[in-house]
Amino acid sequence: MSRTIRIGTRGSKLALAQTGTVAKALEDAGAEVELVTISTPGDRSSAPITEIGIGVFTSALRDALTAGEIDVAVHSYKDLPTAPAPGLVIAAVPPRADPRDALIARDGLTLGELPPGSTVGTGSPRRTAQLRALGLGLEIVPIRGNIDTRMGKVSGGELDAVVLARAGLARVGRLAEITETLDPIQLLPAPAQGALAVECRADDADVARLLQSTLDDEATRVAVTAERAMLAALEAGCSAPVGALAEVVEDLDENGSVVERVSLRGTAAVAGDGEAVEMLRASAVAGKAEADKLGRELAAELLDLGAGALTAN
Ligand SMILES: NCc1[nH]cc(CCC(=O)O)c1CC(=O)O
Repeated sequence: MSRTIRIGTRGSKLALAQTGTVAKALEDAGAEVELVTISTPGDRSSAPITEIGIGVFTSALRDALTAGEIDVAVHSYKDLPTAPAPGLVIAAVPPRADPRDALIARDGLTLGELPPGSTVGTGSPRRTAQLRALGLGLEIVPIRGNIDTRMGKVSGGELDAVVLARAGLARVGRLAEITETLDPIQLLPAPAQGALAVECRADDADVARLLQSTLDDEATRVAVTAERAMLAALEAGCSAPVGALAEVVEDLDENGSVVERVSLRGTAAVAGDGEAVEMLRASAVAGKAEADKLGRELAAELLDLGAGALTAN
């Protein structure tokens, strides 16, 4: 392709790292690329994400894409609203980073070693609900800010620990400070956590083809499809207390041949007695081509269990 591809990115260290990997892959494929930094209301406001509304980090990039100011937008997939954006397509879903959450605690402590009453910072209703449901007596403190700001609350002695996505820490080179990678049984990640969505205009066939052939990973796309179908069917957004994790697994069919299937676990928080939080859980497996249906069916199961009344924190 002879034109220069303009890739839009937010200005945070995390966003620049994410966009950098996409730019590099396109350059390695022989494309000429240019980075365009776009500031979003999510970057400018310090209010809790749950108050600013959905799509705070992604809609400014989408607007620039629709307006033709950029040709490609790179999003953290978990921050994208589930509603489709008219005129835009997610042309590639690159291989996923580790989707798990991680604990960064003082003195190298793990979750189980934090004494009751310890302060754990997170701005995520999903992490808050699951941490409370563990019944460890932790005090959850709402925080916001970029990765460096959040990590600084532990190194500065303001909090005993924070919980962040392992993928984000990997991208900004701070994996060494993790004191425990949390098992999805304790803390199920957000739908699409660790994955990127690489978006372009639906009528830009050249760029769509280039993105798809250079960056797309089928197993990640299948997993994310199942997770986000579940989220959408719960009518919940990226700040809902909902976790989902899918994996493509090898299985044997009735003739003993190896087939790839998709396995999905989901959880949703509902209010329990008094202050308590209860996590509803469900899991199921289906053929890879049924990822979307699997997500919707798991959501229906969670709704049957009572997930209609999702609690905010
Ligand atoms: N909502 C913030 C956000 N969006 C994407 C990531 C990084 C992880 C990812 O790419 O999924 C983070 C930080 C975090 O949750 O710790």
